[in-house]
Amino acid sequence: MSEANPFESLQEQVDDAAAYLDVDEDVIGRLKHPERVLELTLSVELDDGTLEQFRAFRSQFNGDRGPYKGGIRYHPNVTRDEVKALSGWMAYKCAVVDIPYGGGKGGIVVDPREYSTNELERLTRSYATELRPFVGPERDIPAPDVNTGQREMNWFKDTYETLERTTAPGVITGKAKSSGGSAGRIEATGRSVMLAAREVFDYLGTDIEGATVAVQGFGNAGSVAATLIDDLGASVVAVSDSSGAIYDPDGLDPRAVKSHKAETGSVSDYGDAEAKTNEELLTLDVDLLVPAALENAIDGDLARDVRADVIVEAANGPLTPDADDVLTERDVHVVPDILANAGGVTVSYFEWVQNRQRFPWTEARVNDELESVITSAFDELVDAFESHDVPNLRTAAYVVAIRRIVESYREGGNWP
Ligand SMILES: NC(=O)C1=CN([C@@H]2O[C@H](COP(=O)(O)OP(=O)(O)OC[C@H]3O[C@@H](n4cnc5c(N)ncnc54)[C@H](OP(=O)(O)O)[C@@H]3O)[C@@H](O)[C@H]2O)C=CC1
Ligand SMILES: O=C(O)CCC(=O)C(=O)O
Repeated sequence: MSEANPFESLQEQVDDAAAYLDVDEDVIGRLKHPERVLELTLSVELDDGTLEQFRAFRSQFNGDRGPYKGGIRYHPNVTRDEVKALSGWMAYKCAVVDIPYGGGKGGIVVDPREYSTNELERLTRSYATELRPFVGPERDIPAPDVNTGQREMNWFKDTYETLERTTAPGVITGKAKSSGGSAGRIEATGRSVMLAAREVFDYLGTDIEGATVAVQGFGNAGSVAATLIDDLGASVVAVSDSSGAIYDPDGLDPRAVKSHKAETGSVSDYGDAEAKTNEELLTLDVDLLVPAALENAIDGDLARDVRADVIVEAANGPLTPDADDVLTERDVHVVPDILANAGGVTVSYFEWVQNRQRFPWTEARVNDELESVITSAFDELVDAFESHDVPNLRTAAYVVAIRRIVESYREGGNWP
């Protein structure tokens, strides 16, 4: 795994696209830095009565198109720069799928496996309490990311509503349905990865049915993507988690692997599958590779050994800019994170709309609307790719997104 700084990677991606746009350098400069970053020290009582301090962040990158929007990550490697990068990717992601949000992201430096449920609840409530003045359904709307899910979202909402003495389900998305969550939100990120894979194979004139697939990371994004891509008739030959990878050239059953992970805690030792390292998974000779874990999974060196023809990014920032250069040169098609995994935030938007209307949608409606957002965004991406003579789909995505953000900024009268 590369040590590339994700925030510098984001800035490079913006610069790459800016070269194809007629936008002032000053304005581009504004789109390379967060508007504000809140840094917190949370003091939380542990079960043994002692107090522990946790570093936490919330970065609000850009609010030109609407409230800041983006997940909350619990991970020991969370850094200020990582959160800044993730918040920027959110701003560009919301713009590329054209939903009325800016970008934000939060994180707490914690390994949740080392804490009890009660300790994690106190930590989440402490974070929500500190963030209360800066969030809200019209201001900044958090959501799940790595190691957070419905449980943490429900705690966050409850804390906010208690302190505000109101009901405000739209303060956070990714909640359980009984707390105002949306049908289809858990599957939404993996579903958009599947849709992006289907669209890019179609664009390239290749059949996804029968294609071989490797998926790195088997959490929310990766496990759902693997299952839905398998449902298209592709063969998922390898998956992995932090314990390592498993490989079966005849194809794995993603649903059965999920049950095995739920029972044992990891994908390892599943049936007769062969054990491999994560690096070996990333260089398997497959038709489609789906990185669905963390940033910097593939750097320039590893990119030279990648044998997949197509990469669809479920994770945020899994390829370094060096990797992008190598893969572009080698004609490997990459559908970028800011489009491929945008299903999560898109269905979060649907959840927020349902919360405002106090009117829940059916799962069929959620999935239909999501499909229409992702396929339209993919078509616009291809259009930008072909008409701007840009080197790859990532740069095309930033061209579309930057154009939209700059337009809102200009229409607000902020810039001639
Ligand atoms: N959840 C969402 O709605 C969205 C998530 N994303 C992005 O998708 C990615 C994954 O998030 P999500 O699925 O939610 O997170 P989860 O916490 O549900 O899952 C993360 C997965 O990655 C695995 N993992 C961690 N480190 C490694 C590693 N070094 N090698 C291989 N696997 C590893 C974890 O393993 P283990 O199970 O062993 O811990 C786990 O299976 C992130 O980049 C996130 O930002 C993007 C859009 C929306
Ligand atoms: O659902 C959301 O609002 C954001 C999900 C997220 O954090 C992401 O897309 O990276």
